[in-house]
Amino acid sequence: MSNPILDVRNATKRFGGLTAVNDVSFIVRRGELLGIAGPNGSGKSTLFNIVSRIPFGPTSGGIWFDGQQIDRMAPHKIAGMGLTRTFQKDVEFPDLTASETVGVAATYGKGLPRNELQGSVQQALDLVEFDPERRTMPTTELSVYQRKQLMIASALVMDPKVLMLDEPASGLTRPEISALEALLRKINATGITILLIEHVLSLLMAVSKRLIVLNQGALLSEGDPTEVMKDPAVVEAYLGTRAA
Ligand SMILES: Nc1ncnc2c1ncn2[C@@H]1O[C@H](COP(=O)(O)OP(=O)(O)OP(=O)(O)O)[C@@H](O)[C@H]1O
Repeated sequence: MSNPILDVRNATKRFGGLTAVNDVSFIVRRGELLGIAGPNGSGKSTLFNIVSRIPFGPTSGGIWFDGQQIDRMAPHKIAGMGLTRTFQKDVEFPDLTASETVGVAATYGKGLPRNELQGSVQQALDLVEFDPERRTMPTTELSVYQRKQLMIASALVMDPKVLMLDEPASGLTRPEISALEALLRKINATGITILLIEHVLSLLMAVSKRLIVLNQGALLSEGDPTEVMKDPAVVEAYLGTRAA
């Protein structure tokens, strides 16, 4: 089997007395779609933060991406190597159009020269199936789903090997979640590895090939999604608290 694309070893992040990520180790295989679940405050976003180093790295532990140790590397270098992420809040520049928003990511994230910019931007917008007629509209006039498409396109324009998505389904309607599911499958089928944090369990279970569950900063369970969700520790810690 080839080397993992991402290898997280004993990663810990402390904020004063709070350990948000506690000695977490896992690997991500090339091309897979790994789901990440866990109750609110279990450390999922902090895990993305310390892997991308946006805005901070781990307190201790090592992280390897595509064979290189990245836990002390500058965030823009990590992104340039092909590890990109999205945030829970949509990226939105009120004065820019949809295409210009993705252009910002292409310019600053990938350092693309002007003559290559437009082609890459339109390609990323095509991949997320963004309506061509809305590409010149200001971002403020777009729907929640269209802004999510833009957020994903802004990550894709950086030509990632790994795409880390933090709760992309939040605020979406059922039909929009179905559209997002198809989009994630399509992106993954192009060979891009995806890490997906998601509270919408139906989506997470539908697309994840493997699942990890965090609880109170620690890795609670890992493996086949259906098996993991049957794990009594997961039922108690994750489903139990959500049902409460
Ligand atoms: N910058 C920070 N400073 C201090 N504490 C933080 C910081 N970021 C996160 N935390 C704390 O770390 C813990 C884990 O938070 P995190 O946002 O990673 O959880 P999460 O699993 O992503 O939650 P959610 O599902 O609600 O998004 C929480 O207790 C949170 O309050």
